[in-house]
Amino acid sequence: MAVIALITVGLTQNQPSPHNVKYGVVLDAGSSHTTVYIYTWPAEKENDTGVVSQIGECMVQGPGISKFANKVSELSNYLPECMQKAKEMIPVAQHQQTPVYLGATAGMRLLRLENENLADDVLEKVTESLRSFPFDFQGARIISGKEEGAYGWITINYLMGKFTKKLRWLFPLGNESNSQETYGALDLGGASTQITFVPGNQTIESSENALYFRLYGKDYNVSNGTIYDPCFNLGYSRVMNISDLTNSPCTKTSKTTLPFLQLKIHGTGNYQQCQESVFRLFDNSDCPYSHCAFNKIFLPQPQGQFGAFSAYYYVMNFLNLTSEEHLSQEDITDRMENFCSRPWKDLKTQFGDVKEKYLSEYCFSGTYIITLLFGGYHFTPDSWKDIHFMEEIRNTDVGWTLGYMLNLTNMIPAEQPVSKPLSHSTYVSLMVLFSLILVAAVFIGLIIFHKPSYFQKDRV
Ligand SMILES: O=c1[nH]cnc2c1ncn2[C@@H]1O[C@H](COP(=O)(O)OP(=O)(O)O)[C@@H](O)[C@H]1O
Ligand SMILES: [Ca+2]
Repeated sequence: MAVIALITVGLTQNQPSPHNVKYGVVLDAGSSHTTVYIYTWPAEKENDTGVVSQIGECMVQGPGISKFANKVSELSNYLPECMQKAKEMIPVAQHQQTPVYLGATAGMRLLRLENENLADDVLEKVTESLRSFPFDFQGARIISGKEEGAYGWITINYLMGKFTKKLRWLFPLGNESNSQETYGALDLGGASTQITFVPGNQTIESSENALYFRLYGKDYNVSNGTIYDPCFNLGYSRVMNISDLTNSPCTKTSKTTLPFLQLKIHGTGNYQQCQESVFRLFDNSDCPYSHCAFNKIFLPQPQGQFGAFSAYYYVMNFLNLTSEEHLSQEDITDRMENFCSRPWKDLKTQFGDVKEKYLSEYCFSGTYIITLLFGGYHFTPDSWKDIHFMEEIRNTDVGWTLGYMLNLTNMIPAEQPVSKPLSHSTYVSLMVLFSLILVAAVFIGLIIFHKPSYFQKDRV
């Protein structure tokens, strides 16, 4: 009876009650669009790692919120459709306890640089809209590039279980295995990029680690308002407003006064030339530290494994460059040369269902990513294999939003919580094993006491 009782206690202890579930909503207000993420986790296990998962995602129709700067009243119709979806996914009884956060990234950072009042108006309007839902709204703010990088890093390592403590007492001689080392995070958005990793033993020579890049080069090879661009496929052409180029704070210093308002771009589809001009965007001269990324920004030599997500994933996945098998630099160059040189007409025929804006920019975006990784962050053909392009882990999107929520809900404690040294299944197995040993011991004991002569018969 005692044995049965032991096993029953083992099996029933620690089972999360299926009803006690919490929810959280985070809105990622990016430069090109806004996405609403809905997360859930069992309340009892709040401080465990890897228990939060994504149950829903909703892409808001329309551009990023910064594009509403001059028509903020239109923002009142912007979020309701996706927030309604969140309302339907979360049980009514939980609405009031469900925190909602909105974080805006590079698009809003740029708008704030240009015009702080307009940025405030936009945030005020989305705040007003989010307050009208029955959730526990926690605020809408612009997050810094540093935070964006840090929360992406938290998300990826949380989802990969990198924060879980290994059972060291079971394997006291084993070294901290490689699998416990954290992954670096590579995020690429529409208007900013972040790289975040633990730099090993190298000293931090600069506390500044947010990275911004310029989207456009300084000088344009312009004549008669027509530009020949090697980063677009042959046969592709597009008309672009000069103001779109010069109105961004990123290009303020290079304001050129051109005698026309529009540019006509013609693709020439040449990967090598495209790569050379993109490479010129990264200033690798005069690093004041022992190692730099580009533009004199301190960056230790990348080390360890990296997860690359967001636009890194979308672009490299489209270009078939995400495979885990080792691709040599020649393979990558061959594929890019091949893709960029394909006539636009062929691409349109083959990928008719792909959004034209994305399809037309894949040659440029792929070239940009490869040049940023090799020429900007100084990955090598050898360390390329350490970059893993990923969209999601265990059905949860990789991005800064989960890390943001974990941090703001204090779900990642600063100190390692006092945790049980054994997993539930190991605990139950050991209980069963020791119970059987106990039964065997009692059984043998009984035999010895009842028939001692049996064991003594060989003695003289
Ligand atoms: O399917 C796709 N193919 C290619 N690029 C994509 C796809 N979906 C999104 N993107 C790009 O990913 C980027 C996402 O940026 P986001 O809107 O998060 O901006 P931010 O992080 O700079 O604020 C944008 O450049 C967008 O164009
Ligand atoms: Ca983003």
